[in-house]
Amino acid sequence: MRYQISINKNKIEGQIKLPASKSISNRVLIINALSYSPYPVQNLSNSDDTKVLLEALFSNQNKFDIGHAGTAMRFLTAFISKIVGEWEITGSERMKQRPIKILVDALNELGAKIEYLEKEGFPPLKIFGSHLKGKTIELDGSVSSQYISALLMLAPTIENGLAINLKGNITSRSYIELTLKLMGKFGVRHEWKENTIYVPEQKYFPMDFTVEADWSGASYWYQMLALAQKGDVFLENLKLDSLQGDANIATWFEQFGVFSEQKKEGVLLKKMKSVQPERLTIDFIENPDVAQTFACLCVAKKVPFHFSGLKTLKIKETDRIAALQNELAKFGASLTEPKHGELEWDGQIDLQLKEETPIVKTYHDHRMAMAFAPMALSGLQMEIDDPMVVTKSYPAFWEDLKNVGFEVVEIQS
Ligand SMILES: O=C(O)C1=C[C@@H](OP(=O)(O)O)[C@@H](O)[C@H](O)C1
Ligand SMILES: C=C(OP(=O)(O)O)C(=O)O
Repeated sequence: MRYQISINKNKIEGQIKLPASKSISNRVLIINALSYSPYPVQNLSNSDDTKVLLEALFSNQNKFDIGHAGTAMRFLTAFISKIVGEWEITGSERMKQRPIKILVDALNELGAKIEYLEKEGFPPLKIFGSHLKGKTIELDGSVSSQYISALLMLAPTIENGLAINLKGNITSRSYIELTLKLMGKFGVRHEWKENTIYVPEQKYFPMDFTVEADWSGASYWYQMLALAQKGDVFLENLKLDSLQGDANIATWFEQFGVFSEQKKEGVLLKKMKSVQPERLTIDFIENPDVAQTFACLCVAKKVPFHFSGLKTLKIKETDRIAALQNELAKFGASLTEPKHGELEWDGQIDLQLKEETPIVKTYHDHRMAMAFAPMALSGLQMEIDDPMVVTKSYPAFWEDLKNVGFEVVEIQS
């Protein structure tokens, strides 16, 4: 199935109930489980990634399939490694290609017994729940911060706590900070000195918690206003002063004339002026999930760019570097990868490459669908293949688009 996307106006207005952050939801679910909390999480995300974790935590099975959810895979592996019993965790075909060795090695060093059921270093895993004993471990911080977050959340509940000495160029640090801030809200102290994070053994204090709206999901609304000639959109429950690293984008979008104002119930985005940078240079090391948003925005606006900090994009839902190159080529843009983890575009549209109505492949990646669809505001025609991928993080995405005037027409392929 495909969706044909179009919009015949260049003003967008509306009030959007964004999904809750799946990153926060999945952390609070784990923290609640570790602290036997009696409080249900308020405004929990309704994304697939949160649903699979919730189901696993409340299931009476010992085998879990967490689908495409990276956080669920990594957080659950750490969580159940110290719960007595025999467990199996698997995921989608893509999940079986997403590395987990760094986390498994670290847990095994602490006393866990985790084995690979298929390929060494990758899910599915067999886990024999064991008593874990803390010490100082060394961990490569350049592959995925999710391994570090998974260990940190477990750390206060391990005998002697845990010290993680991070090696390499730390990626997605903002997500490590998110984990530590949330742990702090539940009463857990830590020390982060140079490259070592130390969490002593201590108790979480259960409490009532409400999840904020998702900033990565908000990025598509910023993108839409950047592409529209005028308009304003109110994003409910969003906070400029947020726990999430992606809140950075509020400032980045000012170069595209989109300004943000904190109101009591959310953030009001306004297209204030028709401006755009001559060339855009961004390092996405802290914000990997919004790289696709900016790549599509720049191509639609014909803004040349140089993006760095993208190394980890190759091991996400799909190889996002290759996916962007393949699909943006259909709009006439040839993106190059000057160095590992970089993307560059000279701002030229090659009419030989450009297709009349490109069919955008989504490669099981929600962000491919959500980053490309707003390009319709620049008058670009397209069809989005397998559009329901959006349920990974933002189930109501298409409904929300229709509510601000997009035409979303189903086509059977
Ligand atoms: O901890 C988290 O909630 C996340 C961390 C990031 O992953 P990496 O640390 O693998 O870059 C991010 O891309 C992902 O969507 C969510
Ligand atoms: C990379 C993502 O998710 P995860 O790694 O948790 O599957 C994402 O949502 O963009």
